[in-house]
Amino acid sequence: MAMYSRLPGSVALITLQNPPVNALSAAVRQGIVDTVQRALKDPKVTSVVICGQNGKFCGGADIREFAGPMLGPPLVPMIHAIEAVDKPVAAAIEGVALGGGLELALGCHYRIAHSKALLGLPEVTLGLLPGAGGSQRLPRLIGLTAALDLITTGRHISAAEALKLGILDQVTDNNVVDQAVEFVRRVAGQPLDSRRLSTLPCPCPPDVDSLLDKAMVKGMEKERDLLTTLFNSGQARALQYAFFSQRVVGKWSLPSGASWDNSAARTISKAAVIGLGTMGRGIVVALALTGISVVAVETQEKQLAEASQAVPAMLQREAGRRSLATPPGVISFSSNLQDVSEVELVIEAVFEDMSLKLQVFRHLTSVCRPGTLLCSNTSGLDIDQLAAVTQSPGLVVGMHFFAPAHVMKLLEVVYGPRSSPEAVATAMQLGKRMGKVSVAVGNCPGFVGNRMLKPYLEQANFLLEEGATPQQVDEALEEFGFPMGVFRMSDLSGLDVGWRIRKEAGLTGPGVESTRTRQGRRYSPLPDQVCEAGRLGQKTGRGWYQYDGPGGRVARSDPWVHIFLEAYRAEHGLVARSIAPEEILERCLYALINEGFNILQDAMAAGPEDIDAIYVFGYGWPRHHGGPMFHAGQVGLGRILERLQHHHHNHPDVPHLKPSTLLRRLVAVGSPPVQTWREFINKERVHSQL
Ligand SMILES: CC/C=C\C/C=C/C(=O)SCCNC(=O)CCNC(=O)[C@H](O)C(C)(C)COP(=O)(O)OP(=O)(O)OC[C@H]1O[C@@H](n2cnc3c(N)ncnc32)[C@H](O)[C@@H]1OP(=O)(O)O
Repeated sequence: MAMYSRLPGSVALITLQNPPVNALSAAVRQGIVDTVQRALKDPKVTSVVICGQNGKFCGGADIREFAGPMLGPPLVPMIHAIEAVDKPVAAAIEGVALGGGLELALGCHYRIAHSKALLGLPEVTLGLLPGAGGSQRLPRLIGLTAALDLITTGRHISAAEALKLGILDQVTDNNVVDQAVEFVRRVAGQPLDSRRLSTLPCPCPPDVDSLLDKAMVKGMEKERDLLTTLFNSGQARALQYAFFSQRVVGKWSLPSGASWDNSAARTISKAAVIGLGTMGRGIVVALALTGISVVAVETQEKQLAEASQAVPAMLQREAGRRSLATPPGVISFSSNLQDVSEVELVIEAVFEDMSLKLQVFRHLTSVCRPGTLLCSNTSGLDIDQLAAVTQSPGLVVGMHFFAPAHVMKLLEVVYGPRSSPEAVATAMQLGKRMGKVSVAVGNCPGFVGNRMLKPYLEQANFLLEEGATPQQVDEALEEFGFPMGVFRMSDLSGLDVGWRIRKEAGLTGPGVESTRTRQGRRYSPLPDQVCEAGRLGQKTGRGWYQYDGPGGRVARSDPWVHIFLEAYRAEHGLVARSIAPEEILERCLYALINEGFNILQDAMAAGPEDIDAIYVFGYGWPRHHGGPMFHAGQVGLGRILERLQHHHHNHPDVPHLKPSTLLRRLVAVGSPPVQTWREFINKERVHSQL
């Protein structure tokens, strides 16, 4: 909707009304068309101001409408009509003018913004282009180079930058509507031709050839054609899905019925972090950047001394990089666990060893004051076991950060069977304050992200046994869109991490026979043998690849690995075959996706969006593929099922390839769209089908 009002004197005010961001829905577009007509017809009106309700000008086209047929007046002629009005029209920009919102403002003759407003053309992040004239008007206003930067990055810019670039006519700290009204009164009667951006020539740098000039003349047509292609592309659908899944996970719910809207969170102002290794240091910085005072505890003197040098430097660097709204919290370092007695929340980040973590939790529950939230940064150990040794198991949750913790966007908030809604709500809210995408997940080995990673890594190793090289596997995955293939990623993380976990699980180590079947299923001893050779990845300068030296970053193919693989295959009587990239993708990705279905079936994630957000924000899943579960829908659930059945038939000793019951059920009911799975799963659970 859009509201029309006549201000005292001769100014018409049009207010966009579509909370929360005044997106340009069909109703809003209709409202704009009607109110602009009304202003045109009213002889007493000499000028017009367009603003948005509730401190937000406009968040752009209504993304929800992209999924269906476009109804109501189209955006492009609506903006053209505003530009053609012969009374001055000004956009009064508060909050945001993004995408179609900025394009609407560019159709106005003048643009006045509040100093805190953000502007941008983020269509590219949704797989689109500024298809409401933005690709044509912006270059004509600020030149090709600056416009291309904004259009291709989709970045949001401040009002100050927009003023400097020439997008805005005025920036104010005062009431922006009042300023705009005053502005249009002043300019009423002045010629408007030079303010109609679509009619202006494009200022091009001298090196742009005449072909481009000609192309610009046909720009609006080109924009329309390209937008139509993009609208129908899978990438645009995936990016739009990713936008919404990021928001869906904030509206968490637990199987108990507790949820974001019925559970109160505590506001934390003082926290402690136990253990100052890489993860602990990052967590301290992430908390301090949020304005929280942190007690940073490390019992090993050498590690404490190093951390007390490194952490302030990290904090300073990161604070400098971001323009912080609040000053960073104070950090105090200590070697004494007793010093956490006054904090409201503790995050344990010691070595990934259950007996050590149990010891820390026993200690914490005796020194912390009653009511303190006790969190663990474990990447997959049992939260309930930790809760069991405390006096208040309800106040124990997992807060699983990803390295580097002050940079990576993902936080898994792990609730055990006894975690209280208040504890979950507090951890989720704290994550949000730290700028994380926080996802509530159930307590199972590896939680969601690492649980799905296991079959993915397993398949990658099996592919090496069968004839692939680490490069071939990595290239297939990187071609799909991962920033790093599985072996380059493992080298970066350190191969000893998984090795230790496998030793603890009794899968390898002294006394375990070196066979290719362990605990009743196929097992590849390859990664254990690489570790036994002292190759732990980048940190030792050797792993699945070779590097310039310990800590080297550039991966090069290593003849040692190829000789090692050949010897291994010969020892086990394996005949290397040529493996196509398609098989690599199917085996690695479909095994991972299958585990995603098992996780949904076990209610360890509330919906497919939660899994997809975890993979996009924590595991480098290419955003333009939406996430593993969205991708499954795009490939076709029937196809995924058929390929899993095929691979499971060929590898019956690999349980991870056995199609999940949920996948079968979804295929049986006709492969409904991913957005409906959550409801389907809940219904199936009620009727005990899962
Ligand atoms: C035919 C013409 C075709 C092409 C030309 C035009 C294309 C476009 O305009 S595409 C859209 C471009 N705009 C954007 O990409 C902006 C997207 N929104 C945001 O970046 C942020 O929401 C915000 C900066 C505007 C506000 O952030 P914040 O205050 O943190 O709130 P939320 O992100 O949680 O959003 C609140 C609420 O609003 C929904 N929402 C936001 N923007 C849109 C939108 N453009 N269309 C529909 N809905 C939108 C968002 O999903 C949240 O909804 P829920 O509360 O239900 O989760």
